[in-house]
Amino acid sequence: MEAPPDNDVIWARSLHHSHNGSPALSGVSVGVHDGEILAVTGPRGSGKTTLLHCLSGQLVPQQGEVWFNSVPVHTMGPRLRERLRRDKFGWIAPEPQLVPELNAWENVALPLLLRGAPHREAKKTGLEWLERLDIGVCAKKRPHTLLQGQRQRIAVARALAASPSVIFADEPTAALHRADRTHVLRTLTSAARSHGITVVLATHDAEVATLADRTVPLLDGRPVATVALPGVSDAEGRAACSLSV
Ligand SMILES: Nc1ncnc2c1ncn2[C@@H]1O[C@H](COP(=O)(O)OP(=O)(O)OP(=O)(O)O)[C@@H](O)[C@H]1O
Repeated sequence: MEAPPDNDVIWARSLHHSHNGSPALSGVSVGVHDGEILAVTGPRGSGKTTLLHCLSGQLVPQQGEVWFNSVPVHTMGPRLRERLRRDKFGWIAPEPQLVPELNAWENVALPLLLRGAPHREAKKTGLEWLERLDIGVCAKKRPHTLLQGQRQRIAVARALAASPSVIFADEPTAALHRADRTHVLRTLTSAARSHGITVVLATHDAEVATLADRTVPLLDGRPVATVALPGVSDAEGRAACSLSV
């Protein structure tokens, strides 16, 4: 087995996966550097979600390798992968997946509580992140009383609050209005940068991908090419997203 490069927090080699015989990934290799924001782009059905599921250990690829910080994920059993996801990864889905019985701060604090953080500390962190995402006033409200944009901000706050190594965001703003979309994305990327969190962001929206450091375009489950952002230096890209979160 070839060892992954030291500076890649996530490294995957030659991933192949089919859903019920229909190929979704056909030989995708990708490395994600520590602290990087990587956009996985492509039209609907190009394999973005399947790739994120494989990289985050939700799905074991039928062929190929996935490594996290030089530890093989593809050979882990379900329990170890579940623990890895709980302790090291955050996940933001296209639709906010919140616990309906819990209020906003409880939803945000949930990953911390599951890791055994003291209740008081988890609540403080949850409330702080809701404030940063401009939804502090919603802290005690249940998800069904909130707007879609507010619910998605809670999902973003939940992913960030746990200080994961990597956040996987699958079309995180697909269900939002334009104004909400920009705010949520800029908050996610700037908070990730300032907290050193690596982000793997799946999107079919070229505008969303401009917030990333690098893009991996997929087409029919295959990588097309890897490109750096044209004309935007690393410093400029980071400065463009510098919100105080
Ligand atoms: N659970 C599943 N069962 C059967 N086929 C699936 C399943 N999930 C994905 N596929 C198929 O695998 C291919 C890749 O899908 P995937 O969702 O990974 O792509 P995507 O780029 O994320 O698309 P989208 O933007 O529509 O979510 C598509 O042809 C899709 O129809």
